[in-house]
Amino acid sequence: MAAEILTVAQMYAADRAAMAAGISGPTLMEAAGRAVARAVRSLSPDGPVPVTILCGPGNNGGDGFVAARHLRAAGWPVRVGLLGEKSALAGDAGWAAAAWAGPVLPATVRLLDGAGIIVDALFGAGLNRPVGGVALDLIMAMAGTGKPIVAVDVPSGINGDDGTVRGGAAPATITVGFFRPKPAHYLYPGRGLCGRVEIADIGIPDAVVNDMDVDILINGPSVWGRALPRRAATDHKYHRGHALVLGGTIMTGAARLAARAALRMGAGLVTVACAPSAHMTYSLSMPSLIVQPIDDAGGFDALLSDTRRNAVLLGPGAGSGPLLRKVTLSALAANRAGVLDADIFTCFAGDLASLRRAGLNGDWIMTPHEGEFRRLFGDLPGSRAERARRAASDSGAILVMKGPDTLIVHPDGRMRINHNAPPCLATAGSGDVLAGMILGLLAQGMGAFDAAAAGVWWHGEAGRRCGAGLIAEDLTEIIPAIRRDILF
Ligand SMILES: NC(=O)C1=CN([C@@H]2O[C@H](COP(=O)(O)OP(=O)(O)OC[C@H]3O[C@@H](n4cnc5c(N)ncnc54)[C@H](O)[C@@H]3O)[C@@H](O)[C@H]2O)[C@@H](O)CC1
Ligand SMILES: Nc1ncnc2c1ncn2[C@@H]1O[C@H](COP(=O)(O)OP(=O)(O)O)[C@@H](O)[C@H]1O
Ligand SMILES: [K+]
Repeated sequence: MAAEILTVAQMYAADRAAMAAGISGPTLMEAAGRAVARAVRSLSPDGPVPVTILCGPGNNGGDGFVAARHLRAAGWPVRVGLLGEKSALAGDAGWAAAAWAGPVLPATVRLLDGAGIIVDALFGAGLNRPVGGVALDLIMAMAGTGKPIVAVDVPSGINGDDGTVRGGAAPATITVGFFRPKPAHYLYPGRGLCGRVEIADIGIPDAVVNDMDVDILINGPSVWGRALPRRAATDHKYHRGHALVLGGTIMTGAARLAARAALRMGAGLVTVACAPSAHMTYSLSMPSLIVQPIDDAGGFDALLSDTRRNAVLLGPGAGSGPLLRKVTLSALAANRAGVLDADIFTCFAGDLASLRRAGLNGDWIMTPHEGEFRRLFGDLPGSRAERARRAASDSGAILVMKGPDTLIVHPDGRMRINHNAPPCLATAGSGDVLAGMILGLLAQGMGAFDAAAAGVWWHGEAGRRCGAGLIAEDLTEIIPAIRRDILF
C-alpha cells in the first residue's frame, strides 16, 4: 500500500489532475459510488437488507446516489434521502442524481426507520463549517440506530485534514476513502469514528502524486527501512555506536529500561552515568551495561569528551533538578545526536528558548506525551497535528508527539503518522523503552527523523506481538525478532 496521505486540498488537486488527463468527473464518481455499494454488500453477505442512503448537497452526496443505483440494480431495497433540493444539485452530483431512477425523499430522521444498513453521504471533503440543524439531527439519529454505517470518504462532521469532530459525527463500521487516505483516517478522534478504512482505487493515476509535495506519510518500514543500520561481517562494536544515558538516583527503572532497549536495537555499547550511590543498582541490573559514577555535571562532560559516545538520552527517571539542566545544556552544545524525554519537560517547562540557545537542532528528538508537550510548549492553538508541527518548527528538533496516533514531525513540516500501536502500550515504562529504542538507532548513525519513525513503529509492533498484559520489560525482549522480520 502506498504510504502517502493526502490533505483535502491535495485530494482536490489529484481530482483535477485526473480530469486534466482525460478522466471525467462522472467516471471518478461512478467508481467511488460503486466502491461504496461494494462495502455495503460486504456487510450483509447473506443477501439484501433495506439500506437508507443520506445524501448531502455536494459530491459526497453524488457518491451516495451512485451507490444507490448499484445497490438497487443488485436487488437491494434502497431509500434515498437528500439534504436540500434535487434541483440545486450541480455538476457531477447533479449527473449522479439524474442517473438515479428511484424516488428522492427529503432527508429526515424517519427515513432511518427499518434500515438494516445506513450510508452516510452527507459531507466529505467539502465540510466547511461545524454541522448543525437538520444535518446534526440526522447524524445523531444515525449514531443512535446502532445499525452498521458505511461512511463515504469520512464520517460526516469529521474534518478530513485533522480528524477533529466539527459539531458531531456518527461512528462508521466502514469508511470508504478514495485514491489515498486523508489525515482524518489516521488521526484521533476521526480514526476512532471511521471503523475499518477501505481506500478504493477510483481510476486516478498514481502518477498524479509525483507532482505533489506530499509531506504526510503513514509510518512503516516502507518509509525508513532502507535507512536502517545494516550489519557488516567486519563490524566492530565501535562501528555500532556508543550511547550514553543519564541515570537517575531514585527512579532507576526508567534508565535501565532505556539502556536495555538501546542495546537490543543494536547499539555497540551503552553507558549509564549515575550518582555513585546508584552505581550498584545499575551494575547489577545488566552485566552488558557500562556504568560510570559521576559526582556532578562535570563528570558527565568528561564522559562526553570521548567523541565515540555519539548519542545521548536525557530525561527518563533523571529528576528535574539542576543536574539534568546542566547536563542537557552541555550535551546540546557538544554536537551529539540525542533523545530528550520525560523529566526534561518539567526541567525546561516553558523554557524552549534555553534549549534552542544551547544548540537544540534536527539531530535531537523530543518525545513528549500530550501533558509533557504542554509543559514545554504551552497551550498552542489548533489541532494536535498543527500544534506538533508548530512545536517542531519552533524547536528545530524532531518532535515525537506520543499517543495512540503518535506523530513524528520534522521541523520542515514533514509528518509521519503512526498507526500500529495497541492500547496495551499504555503501561509504566513503555515510553522509556521507546526513548531507548530510538537512542539505539541514533547511536548506529541513523538520521534522527528516520530513527524516530522507526523506533515508534518498532515499539508499536513490539506492543502488538506482546499483546494484553505486557509490561515494559517484555518490549525490549521482542526487539530482535522484529528486526529479523524487517530485514528478512
Ligand atoms: N477525488 C475526489 O476528490 C473525489 C471526490 N468525490 C467525493 O466528493 C466529495 C467532495 O465533494 P464536495 O467538494 O462537493 O464536498 P461535500 O459533498 O463534502 O460537501 C459540500 C457541500 O456541503 C455543504 N456544507 C459543507 N459543510 C456543511 C455544513 N457543516 N452544514 C451544511 N452544509 C455544509 C457545502 O456548502 C457544499 O454544498 C468527497 O468527499 C467525495 O465523497 C468522489 O465523487 C470521487 C472523486
Ligand atoms: N492508548 C494507546 N494506544 C497505543 N499506544 C499508546 C496508548 N497510550 C500510550 N501509548 C504509547 O505508550 C507509550 C507511553 O509512553 P509514556 O506516556 O511516556 O509512558 P511512561 O512514561 O510510563 O514510559 C508511548 O509510546 C505512547 O505512544
Ligand atoms: K460522509
